[in-house]
Amino acid sequence: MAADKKNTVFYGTFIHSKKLDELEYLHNTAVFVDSNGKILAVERDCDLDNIATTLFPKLGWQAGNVATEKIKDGQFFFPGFIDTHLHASQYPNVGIFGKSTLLDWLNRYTFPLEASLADPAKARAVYTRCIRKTLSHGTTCAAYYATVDVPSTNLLADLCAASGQRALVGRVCMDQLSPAWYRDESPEASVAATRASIAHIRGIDPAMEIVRPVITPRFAPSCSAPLLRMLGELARETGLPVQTHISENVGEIALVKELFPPALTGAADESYAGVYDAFGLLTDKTILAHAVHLSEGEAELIRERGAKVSHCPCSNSAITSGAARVRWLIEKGVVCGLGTDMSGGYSPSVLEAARLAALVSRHVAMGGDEGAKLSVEEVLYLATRGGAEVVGLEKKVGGFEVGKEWDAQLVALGEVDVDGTVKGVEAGEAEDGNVDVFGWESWEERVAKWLFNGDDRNTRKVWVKGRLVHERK
Ligand SMILES: O=c1[nH]c(=O)c2nc[nH]c2[nH]1
Ligand SMILES: [Zn+2]
Repeated sequence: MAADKKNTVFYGTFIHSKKLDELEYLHNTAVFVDSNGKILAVERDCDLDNIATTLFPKLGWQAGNVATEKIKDGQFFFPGFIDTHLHASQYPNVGIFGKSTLLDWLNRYTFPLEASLADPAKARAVYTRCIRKTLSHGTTCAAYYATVDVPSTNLLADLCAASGQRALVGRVCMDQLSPAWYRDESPEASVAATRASIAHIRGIDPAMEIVRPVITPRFAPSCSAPLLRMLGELARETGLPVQTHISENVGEIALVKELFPPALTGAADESYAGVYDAFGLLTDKTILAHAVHLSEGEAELIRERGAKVSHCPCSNSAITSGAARVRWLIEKGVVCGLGTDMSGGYSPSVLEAARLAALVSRHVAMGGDEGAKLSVEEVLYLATRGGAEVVGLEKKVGGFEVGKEWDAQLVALGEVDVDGTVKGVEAGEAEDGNVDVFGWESWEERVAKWLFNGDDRNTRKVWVKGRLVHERK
């Protein structure tokens, strides 16, 4: 097994996105990762022993201090998934949403749970479990919302750093339209609490190698105009990313129109994107979750500002928000990734988000836009390289190139034997995993079977920056 803090050679099949609609399959390939988790070399179609002999001296590696992770035929390395939008604080509520829609869901299920995490013991249990669970599904990087509470937000960042999950961690800012027991007392108090959380997160990881702060106005209706303005100024002052929700639900959009007329914002029109723009919150470091009901003009504005979209098909289906037009956004030049949006979304799995992105795109197609369908390759791009761009880490993660960091998952599918049992599983024993591969499938077909039937049982190991952060025994 690859030990931490050692140089490591990973050998076998690697699959990653070459471009939006194309996966690249690298077989008999060796990836050389140094003890800081950086990829130093990628050698294709090579023999492990020969390449080790020639490359170790060039890299200055001593054979005795190198770990080797050679995987079996049929297994493959895939880049770690990037969840561009989820609420760690809502993890206990996965699957609990009844027939609600956004605004009643917030009041009934979400605010009470989030407020209760001011209890540090409860927050620790919830956040620890959320991180473990998402890592087990191959999420190597997550853009998290915590709660309004500073100590428990800081705890989430501490736990991400300790467990090695790459994360953006945001204290939720909200000073209106929620119960008095769950909101900031004033815009000033909200910004002061946000600064305190930013200082803490910077303190634990000054170089932002694993965790970084993100400014998090919950969504426009939860924030007064002065708070939005102050958060826009904070974003400019600190250069930090911003995350928020946009245009998820028609009732929410009507509320934004009512709360933020152009006379208040100074915007040219009353669009939702225009509100964020008017307050300096629409920048190339802004992550906008949902973007279901955007107008042409809003999509244009988002592209011009370079803001990114987190597509959350599980949540948009579960709480009946709508079907986002991802193809339309991509064709407009808007960068998109995937979000589980737990617990609007019921699943912690980005693989599930990817398969639902494929299905929702088919619903958009059935609505008349035949070109809307997203392929297997496209949704896996969104889950990796697209996500990396959404969170501003495209130079570090998302694929297997020299200079990038080793954020990866080892995927194993169920290989069916001639007697109909799965290899490694004795007849009569429970089978491990949901994907059966018979041996005649092409690599493209294996990946499609993984996308549509795979789950955490197929995710055998997960690394972040070279560190083994999850192993399924
Ligand atoms: O899916 C969502 N989850 C939330 O917690 C939230 N808050 C505002 N808007 C939201 N949408
Ligand atoms: Zn959300």
